[in-house]
Amino acid sequence: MSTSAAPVDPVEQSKKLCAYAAVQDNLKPHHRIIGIGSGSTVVYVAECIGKMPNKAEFVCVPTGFQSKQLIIDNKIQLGGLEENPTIDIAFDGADEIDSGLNCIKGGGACLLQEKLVADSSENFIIVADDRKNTGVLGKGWKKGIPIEVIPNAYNKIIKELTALGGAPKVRPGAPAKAGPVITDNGNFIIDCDFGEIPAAKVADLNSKIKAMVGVVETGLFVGMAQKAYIGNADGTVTTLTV
Ligand SMILES: O=C[C@H](O)[C@H](O)[C@H](O)COP(=O)(O)O
Repeated sequence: MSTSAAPVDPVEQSKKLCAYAAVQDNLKPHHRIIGIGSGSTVVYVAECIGKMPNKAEFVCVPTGFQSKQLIIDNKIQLGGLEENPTIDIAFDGADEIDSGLNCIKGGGACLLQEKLVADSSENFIIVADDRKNTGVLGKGWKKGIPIEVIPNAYNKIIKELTALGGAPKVRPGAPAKAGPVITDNGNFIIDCDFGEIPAAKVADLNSKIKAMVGVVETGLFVGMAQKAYIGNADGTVTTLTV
């Protein structure tokens, strides 16, 4: 029988390292209500909290279906935003992070609930592997800014995004579904490429997209994160603050 361990994927390892470091450095004894984001990095946030001897003291608020399952699987108490409108601290992943800790989020179509939880949190901490830390939004993430829209408004919003200089596309559900992706909130996602967005212009672009009637939320998280924990390929973790 072979006793050799399975090889460790360095990206997976860096996700785990940054997630554990973020929880261990930032979860304080007085924190009770925790927001749990979505994606593949936050899996390790839930795992870390799930291993804590005092985990019964926490209530975790999810940001979507996957996030809810993570909380259940790690046997942590689940709570809703309705009963917990003030969250002590939230941890979430990101698709890209700039030098001002603005983020693109929504690669997994969870941006609306993620932004609700982030906005309700006194501390919002990003966890990501170093591929996401490019310094400029749109530099590494080429799929465009995810934008959640009311379904029958999609063509109207495509016209408006194009007039704003973007290259919008409705996110397809294929091959798993014919037709578009439907979010946890029953809406469509438009991914709109605006090229590289300088940090000084992110807030203005976000405001212009948000002002379009039929847009529910954008995947631009402007000035929301206080810290980002970046897992590097060499096994170290870099902490970025604003
Ligand atoms: O909608 C999905 C979320 O915004 C995720 O937090 C984001 O896509 C990052 O996910 P991952 O940790 O898998 O890169």
